[in-house]
Amino acid sequence: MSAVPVIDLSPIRGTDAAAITALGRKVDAACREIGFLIVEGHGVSPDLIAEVRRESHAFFDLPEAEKLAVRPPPGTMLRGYTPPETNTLARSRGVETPPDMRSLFSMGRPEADGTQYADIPEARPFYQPNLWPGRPAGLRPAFTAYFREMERLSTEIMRAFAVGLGLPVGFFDDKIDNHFAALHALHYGARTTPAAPGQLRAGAHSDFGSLTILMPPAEGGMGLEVQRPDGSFAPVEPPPGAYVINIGDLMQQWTNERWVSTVHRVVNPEGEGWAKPRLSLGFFCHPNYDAPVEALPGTVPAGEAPRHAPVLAGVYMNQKISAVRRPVATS
Ligand SMILES: O=C(O)CCC(=O)C(=O)O
Ligand SMILES: [Fe+2]
Repeated sequence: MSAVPVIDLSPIRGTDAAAITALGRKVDAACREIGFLIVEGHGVSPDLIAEVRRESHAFFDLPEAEKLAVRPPPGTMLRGYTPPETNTLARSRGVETPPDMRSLFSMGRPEADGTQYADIPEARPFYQPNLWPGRPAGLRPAFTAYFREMERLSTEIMRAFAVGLGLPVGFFDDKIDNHFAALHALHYGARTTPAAPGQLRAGAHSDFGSLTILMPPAEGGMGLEVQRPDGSFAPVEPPPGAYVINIGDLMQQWTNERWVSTVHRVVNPEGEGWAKPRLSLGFFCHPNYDAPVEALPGTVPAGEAPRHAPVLAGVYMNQKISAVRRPVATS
């Protein structure tokens, strides 16, 4: 049994006002209690998901030197190849562990060409052009089509969020129309050598942005765990074909902590589980770089101060992403 509620998103694409209000209520309850939901009725084609998985595997199976050719140059973030064991998610919470046992292939908005936010130097690394390897040839079209679907789905989920928060349905639309979302194919490689003590496939962390849309590995949840309020971890076990959605820190701040950005991790397999790679697809929604994130109307009780100072979405993200990538301290 999964600790995460299952929600049918399809009403948000219809005109039944009562069904949309009911959806908003369910979303609000899930985001308050656990910050995670399992979403069905998302409308993404299973064939497209299978194609993106196939192309991702073909990329990760390339020789390392070929993958390294699309390592992002300095001044470019959230693009191309991130080699195994170079990021440490636990550090985003100030916890030092060995690096996560995964590698990434990442893309951002197809429109990004380095001209967006030209007047904000710190924003530019997030709006650089994508980096595409010479092969597999099908990677770019499959990822681009999937990215468009994720933009559609994330806009719909943000609308359900607005309804759940008692705001006008389009409240977030103009805060995400110049977003710097990243699509990451997350590859947890097969392994014959043991993990280091304390080393996980993905260390415990909360996500940083507004919302994450995760297509778990084809085999099922396989190791994704969410932290319960008592500190223990529960496995997330979505039915095949469903997305796992969770909110990130920026949404927690936007809602003045009415909603929780829950800590989660990917634990290591046992025994023969190491023989196979694990591949998940994560679409990480980051609002517009300059979207002001401050307590939303109606979230601060009368007589109380907001729990967080206002922050620009991109400034917060920049800090968190840099912490995860910080080189290991040498003494
Ligand atoms: O691969 C997964 O199942 C989850 C990974 C994750 O939580 C993350 O990359 O933020
Ligand atoms: Fe995460």
